Amino acid sequence: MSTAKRQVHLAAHFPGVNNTTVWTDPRSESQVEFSSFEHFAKNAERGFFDYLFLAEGLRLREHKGRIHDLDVVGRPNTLAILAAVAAVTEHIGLVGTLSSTFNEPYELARALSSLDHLSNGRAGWNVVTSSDAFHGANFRRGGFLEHSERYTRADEFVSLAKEWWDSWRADAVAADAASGRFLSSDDAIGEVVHRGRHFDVAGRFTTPRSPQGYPVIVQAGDSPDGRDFAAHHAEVIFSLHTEFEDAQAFYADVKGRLPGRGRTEDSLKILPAVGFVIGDTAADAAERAREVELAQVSGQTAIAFLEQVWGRDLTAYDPEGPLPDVEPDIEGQNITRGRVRHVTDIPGVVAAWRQKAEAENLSIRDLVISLSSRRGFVGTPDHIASEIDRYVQSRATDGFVVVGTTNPYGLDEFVDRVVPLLQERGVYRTEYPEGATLRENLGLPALESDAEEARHVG
Ligand SMILES: Cc1cc2nc3c(=O)[nH]c(=O)nc-3n(C[C@H](O)[C@H](O)[C@H](O)COP(=O)(O)O)c2cc1C
Repeated sequence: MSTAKRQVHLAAHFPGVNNTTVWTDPRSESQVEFSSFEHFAKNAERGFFDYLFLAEGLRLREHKGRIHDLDVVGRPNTLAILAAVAAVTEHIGLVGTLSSTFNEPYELARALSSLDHLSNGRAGWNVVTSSDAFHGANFRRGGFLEHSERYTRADEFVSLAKEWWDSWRADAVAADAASGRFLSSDDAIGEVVHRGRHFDVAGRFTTPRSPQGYPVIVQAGDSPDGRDFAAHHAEVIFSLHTEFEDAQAFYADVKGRLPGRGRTEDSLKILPAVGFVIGDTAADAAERAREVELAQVSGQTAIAFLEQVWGRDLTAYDPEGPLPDVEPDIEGQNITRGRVRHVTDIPGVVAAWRQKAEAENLSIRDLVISLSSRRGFVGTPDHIASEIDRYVQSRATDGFVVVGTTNPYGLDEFVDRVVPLLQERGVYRTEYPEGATLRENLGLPALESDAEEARHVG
């Protein structure tokens, strides 16, 4: 068995969708202006990250009928941002979250292939199936797909996109002035004819084969259907499993699904989202973490959080006081729209929270902090580096999608202080391999279609 240390993979999550950004911090800047994306990407590239990651909110969140504006609201289009970032960076991968429920395969496949061209092979697609009719209404596709149907569509969507991406031979363009023929042969570009449950298309792809063949396929979804989809298509999973034993169990579950698909363990990387708070000492870090938590969870945010589960207005309650004594309104569950919450057993959850608050003597705000905090690794740079290393060596993860709390400078300190320690441990790159694609930087195997193409050409 190899004794070589497993290498850590890192991605940089631009804050602002589904995580609590401390936009009130005086160092925080715009989530819209290009300068923010540019700084964020260049810093991550300075830290040799595999990729920059953008989540996507498909509709503005609403709470009690109003736009929820206790967190940042709004962002430019994902693919436009990534294309712009491609022009000011050289090595870092560019991964966007794009829904397979509300997009169309041909357009999205073309857009992603184009990003792969413009970035010299750095594109990635986080395939999400998205949630509900509320999001769908923005696309006039309100609620037309049940959960399992969304995955059927996702599977057909990605399979079809791959057919298009593979339809151009790598040597399709000859540009032969002597013969006056632009294409190398009559069958240089295959026709795709697809009649499926969700899509019925026939035609030819208008974008030549891109440097990676197709973008790295990332997946975020946790259900058994989601995990099966990942085992079939994904090369990276963006997960939320960060507690050590839970992360190990998730890792074993998903990697265990790969042999059934004829895939090896290394063909899928698992990178959970993780926050961090760095301090000069453990006590200093704990103090800073507390400041961050209080900034992330204001009294208003804490009440809004409980209202999502209670399904009713709780503004009469003091966030610094005990949990509401009123019972939840099971019918009122649409109080928040535009955010995925996986609470099915409301009375059970409320009872558990009451018990926890009483046992630990927690106020509403403290309880919400302890439930919602994604502070992740807290400690000295050495502690954080050793924790990251431990997770990766113990097969709890292949690395992390690192989330800062402020924007766009939130990852600077991580790059300055944690990355060098990972390098010293011999578990992290000290430079990007020259001309490497995102798939190569992630240590993923080459595409089968590329291998076939090489056999064909060779
Ligand atoms: C870690 C994680 C991140 C996600 N990020 C997004 C996102 O940025 N945009 C989005 O529309 N859906 C996002 N989703 C929702 C998924 O698309 C999916 O709809 C949802 O998780 C339901 O699938 P599941 O039951 O398999 O988990 C995310 C899900 C997970 C688990």
